[in-house]
Amino acid sequence: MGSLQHSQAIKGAKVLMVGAGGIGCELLKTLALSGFQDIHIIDMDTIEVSNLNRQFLFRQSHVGQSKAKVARDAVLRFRPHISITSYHANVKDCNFNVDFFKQFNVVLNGLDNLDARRHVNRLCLAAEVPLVESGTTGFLGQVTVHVKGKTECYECQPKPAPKTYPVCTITSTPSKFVHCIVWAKDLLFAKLFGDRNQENDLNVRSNDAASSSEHADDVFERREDEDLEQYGRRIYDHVFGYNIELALSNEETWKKRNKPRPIYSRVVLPDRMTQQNGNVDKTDDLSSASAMASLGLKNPQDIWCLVENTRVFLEALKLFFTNRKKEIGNLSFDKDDQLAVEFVTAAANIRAASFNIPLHSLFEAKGIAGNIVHAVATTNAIVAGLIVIEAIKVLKKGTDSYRMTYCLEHPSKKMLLMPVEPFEPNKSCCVCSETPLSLEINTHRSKLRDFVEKIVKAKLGMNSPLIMHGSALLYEVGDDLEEDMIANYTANLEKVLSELPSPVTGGKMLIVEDLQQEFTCNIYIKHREEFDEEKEPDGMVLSGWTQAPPEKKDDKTSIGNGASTSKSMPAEPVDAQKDIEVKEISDGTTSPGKKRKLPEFSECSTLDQSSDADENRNHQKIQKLDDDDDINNDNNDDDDDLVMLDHWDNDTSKKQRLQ
Ligand SMILES: Nc1ncnc2c1ncn2[C@@H]1O[C@H](COP(=O)(O)OP(=O)(O)OP(=O)(O)O)[C@@H](O)[C@H]1O
Ligand SMILES: [Zn+2]
Repeated sequence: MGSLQHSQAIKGAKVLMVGAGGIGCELLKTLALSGFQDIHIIDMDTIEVSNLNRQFLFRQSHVGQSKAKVARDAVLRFRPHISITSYHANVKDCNFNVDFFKQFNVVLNGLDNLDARRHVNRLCLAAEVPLVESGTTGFLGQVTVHVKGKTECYECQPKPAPKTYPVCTITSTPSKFVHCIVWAKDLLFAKLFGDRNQENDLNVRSNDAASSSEHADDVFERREDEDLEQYGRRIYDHVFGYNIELALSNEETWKKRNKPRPIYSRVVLPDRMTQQNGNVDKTDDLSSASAMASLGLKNPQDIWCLVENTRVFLEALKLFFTNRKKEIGNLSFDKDDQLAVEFVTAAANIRAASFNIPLHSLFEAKGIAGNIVHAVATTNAIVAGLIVIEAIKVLKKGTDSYRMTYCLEHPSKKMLLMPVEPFEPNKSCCVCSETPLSLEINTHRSKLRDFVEKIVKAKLGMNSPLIMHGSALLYEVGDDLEEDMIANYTANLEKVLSELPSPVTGGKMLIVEDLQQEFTCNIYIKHREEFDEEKEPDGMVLSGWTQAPPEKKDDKTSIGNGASTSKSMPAEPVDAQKDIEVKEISDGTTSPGKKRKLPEFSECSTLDQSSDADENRNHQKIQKLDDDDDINNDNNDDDDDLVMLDHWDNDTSKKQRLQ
């Protein structure tokens, strides 16, 4: 990197970094030490205690401050003469428009969610600024380069669907602890503390529809003046006792499975013991925020017995209602919310006990519920270094030397870092080419609102959409809209497509546009009468859109990642392994035509897609496509080689063994 050309490219460059987390902090330091002099960083977050042991630039005293600013200040201490501009903001804010992006020579992503990644991808395409994208999860990582017209864009390849579980497994027949976690987090927690209007399968217990109680939902409402202890016990008995009894009555289900046992609170925790359960001292900060603290349970790595789980369950519920009443109705599970994690751990454990599944500690449960794969600082550092290498190549316009690089957990063909030539843009990508999409939809039944939520926002990732039919504007979002327009659009949202002021029926074309992203899609409408409720739960099917097909299982519920900002299209699909074909590179020679499959980790920064983190820890394997795919094996010893991605001026990558 010492050449004059390098240093000129670096010195003259204006660089935008998005994300100042695990990768971002490393990246900022590496950029500064590599000679970059004009760096801008956007991060929307403030520093939390949980960031401290993962991000080396952050200290206890920084808690609550902007990540971008603290990272900037830390680096300026050892590179005081360079310019670092920090923005404590969401990259999706309208200030960060195409003009803003145009001022940069290259954009470097250190993000952790699909939503933001897609957004940055579109702005980079619109502004014609190269993007270097990255992600890590544990020992795995990847760095990819996206240059408009030259390489594929971030969205050219389908993204893997999130890990999902059949609804009936979650609601009726769990067999793994992760099923209990999904139930506790996405169903019970959501039902008690989240938006009551959201559909929730909590009371789907068995196929025996006749047995479900008509007023099942009322059970979850706290009755007027109901004592919190009594309310907690009523919920407990309903979900762990009564519901299990109902499920048991469906004998067919249990012919080939172990039967669960109903659990009632008074059996586990008799009344006389209740008094020992949680004397909430509201003057004590810790015990009002944590059921564990309130109950004197100290070690998060301990596995609580059924009695302790019952106490935590009742205590956490009480604490939500006493101390966080205002949030009830709006809460969604957050892995950094201690009380939420305690409640979910206890509920999952009680359900696990009922189904004879081994119980887990809070620490383990948190990892599973938050899809946490613990970050490996070295991987972040390697990835940050690779980002800088690619950024320099981009600045030098060395198109032929661009590489997508994968960090692997286990050496494959002696390589821990696997460089791969980038693909050309995918001609059928609706983001970087103008390929129209087609949508099968029942135009007489589906409302414009369904189309906006399920397709435009969730699938196409638009933030500020505008929808046109011919010259008629059907919907738009914006701060400067007049009241009558807003009223019009709101009314349109509630109309079915065929009854809109400009009726949308089969054979028509809709134009959907996001002005901020400068992204336009033409969607050809095909009317279809019926949809399979289980296989096509959206009641509409978009095709030509690059998302990997979902797993071929029936009705499912997904385990979402806390970091995801898109509910219907979780950013962090579980098991982020997408097999892609890559040309194999070995010992500096590209072997055309020799293909293998590589896992892709492009979804995550903490690419922590393995929801059942305890059961499924990233066993990505390279898988050969061709049996006779015999690469240049001139290096046959068994030691693991560390691959140095060096000599990027060549149009091949070179591997150099470290002693
Ligand atoms: N839309 C966005 N705009 C700006 N910054 C974002 C956006 N989405 C994510 N980020 C930032 O990207 C960074 C990702 O870093 P990382 O994956 O290390 O997450 P983290 O929050 O530092 O760690 P963890 O999620 O494991 O607690 C975070 O600092 C996050 O605030
Ligand atoms: Zn594309």
